[in-house]
Amino acid sequence: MSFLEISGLTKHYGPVAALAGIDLSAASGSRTAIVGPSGCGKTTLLRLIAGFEAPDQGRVVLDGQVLANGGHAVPAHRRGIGLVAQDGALFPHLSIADNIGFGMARGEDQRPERIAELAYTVGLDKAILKRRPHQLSGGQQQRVALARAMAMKPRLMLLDEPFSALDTGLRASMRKAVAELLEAAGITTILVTHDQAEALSFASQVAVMRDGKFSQVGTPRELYLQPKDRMVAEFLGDAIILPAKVSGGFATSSLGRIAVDSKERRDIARIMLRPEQVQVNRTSREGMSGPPGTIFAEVTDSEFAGSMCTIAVRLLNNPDPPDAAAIGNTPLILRKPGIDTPAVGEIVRLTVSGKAHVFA
Ligand SMILES: Nc1ncnc2c1ncn2[C@@H]1O[C@H](COP(=O)(O)OP(=O)(O)OP(=O)(O)O)[C@@H](O)[C@H]1O
Repeated sequence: MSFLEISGLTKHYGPVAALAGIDLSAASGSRTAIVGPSGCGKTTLLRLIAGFEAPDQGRVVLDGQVLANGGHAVPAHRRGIGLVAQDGALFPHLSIADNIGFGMARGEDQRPERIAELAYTVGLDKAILKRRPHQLSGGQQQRVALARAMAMKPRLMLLDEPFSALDTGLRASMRKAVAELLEAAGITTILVTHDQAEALSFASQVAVMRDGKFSQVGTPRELYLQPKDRMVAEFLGDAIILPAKVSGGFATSSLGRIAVDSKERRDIARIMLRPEQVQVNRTSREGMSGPPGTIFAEVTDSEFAGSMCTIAVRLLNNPDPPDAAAIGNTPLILRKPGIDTPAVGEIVRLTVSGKAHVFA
């Protein structure tokens, strides 16, 4: 049995099925990220694990201890679980130092030193320890909430969008620092986030949730490169999805002959590539020659966004797609380094690298 075992968890609010049968296992010390559209049940799941609400049905078992079994539940304060809520939920009447030290014993050895150390770890200046929560920015408050949860040395840490109020640079460095801190302390963690890159980089296990259920659970690479369906694929990033004729480990599609991740499949199927698998080189109408199978396209839209640009292209030579009507004139959306952004009307040569994923 894993450190955390959740099985058959359901929760209704009136007619709304917030959770419709959740199963999840997490190994001791692991990090799991839960992603999904707004309202799919992510916060409800964390609240049930934390013990703020009881499930209608299902079990939550932590380290062999049954925390919830249907309506029978261990109270939240006896679970040894830390929850960092979306809004931080700090105690407004306490100083920042006392907020961080809230769960520490009053007489705990080196209490001030530990508070200062935790504040430092989450990137907070010592000078703010005397302030009250309302004197801090939203991002600073989130970091205090994290430090407070860490101070309690929980068995399980639940993080509900803890980095959402931070700007991009700080968000990435905080994510790394918090991951390292949790790793060093060996604390099993579940992170809820809207940010796909955050989920894929923070966790060793990712669960994509929709309508109160998990659509797919797996490693970040599995979910990104071998998503179960279009919804999972598109939730974790941009995807190029094409009809193709699949046989012997290859697919014939509008992007030519591409290696696929299934040797056994032999049918008409949908294949998926990530945009970064398609290399885009600028050329000209005069330069449109190359070995058979070379794919050329015309840029129909171009958007510069700093380090990368996003372009839409219309394929100019279609090597017999099996289902041309399904492609129609839908442009492909691709990316390339922003420093080399092509203009609308330019001709580009496309080269696919790696394998395409065949959908079931
Ligand atoms: N206390 C409640 N009473 C009634 N309905 C609720 C309650 N809490 C949640 N819901 C409903 O349950 C569903 C799941 O809500 P939940 O907050 O878990 O979603 P979420 O995935 O965390 O959303 P977000 O990403 O927007 O925070 C929603 O339809 C929501 O409106």
